[in-house]
Amino acid sequence: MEYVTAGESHGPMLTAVISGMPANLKLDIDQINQDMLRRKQGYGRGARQKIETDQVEITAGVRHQLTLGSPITIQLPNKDYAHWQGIMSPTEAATAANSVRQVTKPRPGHADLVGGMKYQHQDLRNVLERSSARETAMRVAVGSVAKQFLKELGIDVLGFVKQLGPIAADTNKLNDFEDLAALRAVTEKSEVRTFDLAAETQIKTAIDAAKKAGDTLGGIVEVIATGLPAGLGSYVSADRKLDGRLAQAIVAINAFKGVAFGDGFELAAHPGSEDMDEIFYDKNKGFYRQTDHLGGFEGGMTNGQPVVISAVMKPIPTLYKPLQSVDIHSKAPYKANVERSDTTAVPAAAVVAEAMVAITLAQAVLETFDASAMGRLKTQLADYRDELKHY
Ligand SMILES: Cc1cc2nc3c(=O)[nH]c(=O)nc-3n(C[C@H](O)[C@H](O)[C@H](O)COP(=O)(O)O)c2cc1C
Ligand SMILES: C=C(O[C@@H]1CC(C(=O)O)=C[C@@H](OP(=O)(O)O)[C@H]1O)C(=O)O
Repeated sequence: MEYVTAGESHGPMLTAVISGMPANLKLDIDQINQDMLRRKQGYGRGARQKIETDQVEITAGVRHQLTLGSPITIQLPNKDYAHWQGIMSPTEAATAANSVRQVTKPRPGHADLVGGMKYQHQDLRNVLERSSARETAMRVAVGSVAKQFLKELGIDVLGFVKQLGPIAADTNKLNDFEDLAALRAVTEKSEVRTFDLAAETQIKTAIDAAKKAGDTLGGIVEVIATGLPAGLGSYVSADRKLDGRLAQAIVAINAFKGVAFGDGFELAAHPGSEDMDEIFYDKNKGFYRQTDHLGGFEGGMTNGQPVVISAVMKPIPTLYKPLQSVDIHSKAPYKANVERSDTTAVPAAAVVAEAMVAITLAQAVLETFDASAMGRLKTQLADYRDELKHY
């Protein structure tokens, strides 16, 4: 399965094209729109989210709620385009007023300066419109399709917030949840998408303080995937290592700077005797582990344990107390342009990370089994699971 997205943040619409989804997958558009809403929400988001409704339309590849096996297109109109038509029209010629409104003061932490240099743009709006995280809306739509596919195969994926700014949730509380459904029931109710309700109150206070100071916050998200068979991905070639591909998918989210599996950077401090997941065998369930320090991966392959990924998002780079920059035309020092902005988007980013994990896992499943039709794929996967049990 492959996908491509197109669209500028304030252009007419965003589009995604997905190819390689099997035929006869039931696609629920309400479910996609529910995920779109989840990404839109979160304490600390800016005014843009009040303008957008983020309801998608499916325009190809699906008939009577079932995929056809042909490319699927998903479209999302930007409601804000109505206010930006003069500046962003794909067809009307630029006017004198447009040149007055050019963006010439690159914002540190954004693609503005390097993107202008690389693509020879003199108006940095030509960079920021596409480098904006508005594009992640389409990745969530594609991820929602991937999640519906995975769900039919008994694979569940959930993203949530582990830390926001200086406030870390108590990860011991994660042990209180029996499964992802129980965890989801709590994180979905949280305005900052966390499982620790005591931390939620402190996080909201920290966001309020950052906003008041004209500052921004980053954080750490976690994504867990359960129900995966052992053996997705491969150790035989670097590009087939699924943990490597997941790391790429996560760090490709705007503002993500690091990724870790299982106990992650904590692994460094422990001796090997504490970090490996020892192997046990039971006649009924086959080989199994009692721990998941390695986050579900050995040799670039899923090992049957839950996949556990945490990732760090830097603070939002646009500050209401703007940072030092230089005008690209006059070369004079200036304060960077202030674009309307979020104070934090970590809760939204947890939904984007969930989508990226779902897309990458769906791709791995579709590369492993016959991807033409859901019926055959399900049979093959059931046979494979059975074979593993009797290995
Ligand atoms: C969901 C989401 C929302 C974001 N919202 C903003 C925002 O409102 N303002 C901003 O300056 N950056 C925002 N960002 C981050 C920028 O898009 C990102 O830092 C920038 O494009 C540069 O890319 P890089 O940080 O990956 O190097 C957001 C990121 C995500 C994932
Ligand atoms: C539009 C979205 O996020 C945007 C991401 C973003 C950025 O620089 O990444 C900057 C802001 O853009 P705007 O000036 O249009 O408000 C955010 O609102 C969205 O998530 O839907």
